[in-house]
Amino acid sequence: KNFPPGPHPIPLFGNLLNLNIANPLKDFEKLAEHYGKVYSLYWGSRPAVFLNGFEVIKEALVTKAVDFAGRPQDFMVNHIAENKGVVLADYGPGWKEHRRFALMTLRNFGLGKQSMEERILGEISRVVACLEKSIGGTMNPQTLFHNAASNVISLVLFGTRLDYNDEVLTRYVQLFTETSKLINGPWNLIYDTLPVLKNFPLPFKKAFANVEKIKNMTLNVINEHKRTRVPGEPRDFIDCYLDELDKRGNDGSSFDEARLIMYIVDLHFAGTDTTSNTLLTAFLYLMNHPDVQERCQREIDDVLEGKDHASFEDRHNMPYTQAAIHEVQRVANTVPLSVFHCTTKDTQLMGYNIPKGTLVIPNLTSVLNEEGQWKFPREFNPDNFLNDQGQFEKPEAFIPFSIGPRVCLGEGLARMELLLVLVTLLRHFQFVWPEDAGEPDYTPLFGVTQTPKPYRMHIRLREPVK
Ligand code: HEM
Repeated sequence: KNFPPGPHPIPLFGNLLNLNIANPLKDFEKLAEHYGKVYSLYWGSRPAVFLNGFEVIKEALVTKAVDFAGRPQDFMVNHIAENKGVVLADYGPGWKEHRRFALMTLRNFGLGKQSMEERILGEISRVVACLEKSIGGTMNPQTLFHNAASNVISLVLFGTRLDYNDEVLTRYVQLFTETSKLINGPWNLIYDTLPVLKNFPLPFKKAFANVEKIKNMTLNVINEHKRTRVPGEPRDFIDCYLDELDKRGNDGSSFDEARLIMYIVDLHFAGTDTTSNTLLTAFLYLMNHPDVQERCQREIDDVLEGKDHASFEDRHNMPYTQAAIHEVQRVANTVPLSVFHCTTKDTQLMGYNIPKGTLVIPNLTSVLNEEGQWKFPREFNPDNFLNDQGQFEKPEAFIPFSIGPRVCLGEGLARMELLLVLVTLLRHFQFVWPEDAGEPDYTPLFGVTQTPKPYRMHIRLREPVK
């Protein structure tokens, strides 16, 4: 009763046949124009409530935070994650304890012997060395950015990075990319819509097999840590968790070794795919907006004059570059529908009743290009983040990491990575859209995380690395 309105579903398929499954974002926008900012849509046999626009999403995820902080539990991705990680774990003590632990440990490693910034800069120097080999030519940066992002989060989780030609790194990145495609593709929807098919040997089985492989690789690393660790002297995230297990013993908490594997897989995956796809979007836009690229480069040259490398603090003196990076994140819209939420109790939103256990989809896309929130909602323009005095200013509607208690827990790390990578690469190289590449296609490949269509970039040297 008084459930948000929406199109009429048909049995079994719900409203899925009304949508362009390859990229339903435009359909979602039209439905909001027709039914209003809170509407319902049947995702197979499940009613889902879509939240559109900043005001609605804030009301749900911030004002009524706990009511909307759950995660649905019977989708393909949940069967893969077995409720053991953190990203898809339902609201409750297990999620809370693991979220808190991850935030605290990420923060402490930022302050440890080698700071997070040093780790990221170390990785960037390898990226620079790799790009130098392509000076004068063109290259597709996809694998390089995935490798680099995987290494940054690996340094935190495992205490080590891998060479770009290392088989294990290649395997991780290949399994992540392939699994992400499977999760984003139609087989995922078929699995969720027709659960009777789940035991058939259909392509979605590959996603399960891949995650098993990633889990086994992660288990090897954990076992190696158990052999070589010195209790009380953690080298990385895994050691911190093992110390925590020693401390807690059998205290009935949610910490256990079986959970550690999926927890690490979750953080590794979440930290790799998102950051690298945002970087890919950045270069696609910067190559095709050379005025923006050059203005960033002039600012970066001024601020870094005489310095060996950039630091995260430098962002305060780089309003235009900061604005350009935020604008990249706004148009990249890397996680367009956030991660799906679920109500934890019967609740109300904008006058509608939403029962406990309802699937809730915060449409972040609807905020990142919402009329009235941005000076130029439909174009790539760093002025969206600059005030009249040319100072950097972040509108409230900038929510690519979502908001509320489930807000991305890697936001700090991601922001530091994006800034340091972009500033360093723009300082040393000029990126040019190849003459024979035709018109750029900005429409991303839709998915839980969106990625630009593959492209090549032409690289010229600006300033040799000292
Ligand atoms: C540009 C990069 C990134 C973007 C755009 C992004 C975006 C997001 C979004 C939209 C969510 C869903 C929040 C919600 O459910 O309301 C999320 C969750 C999450 N992200 Fe990120 N993320 C990025 C990078 C990272 C990194 C580097 C890590 C690694 C530590 C990470 C770890 C997580 C985790 C663990 C969650 C689940 C939080 C929870 O359920 O409590 N993310 N992220």
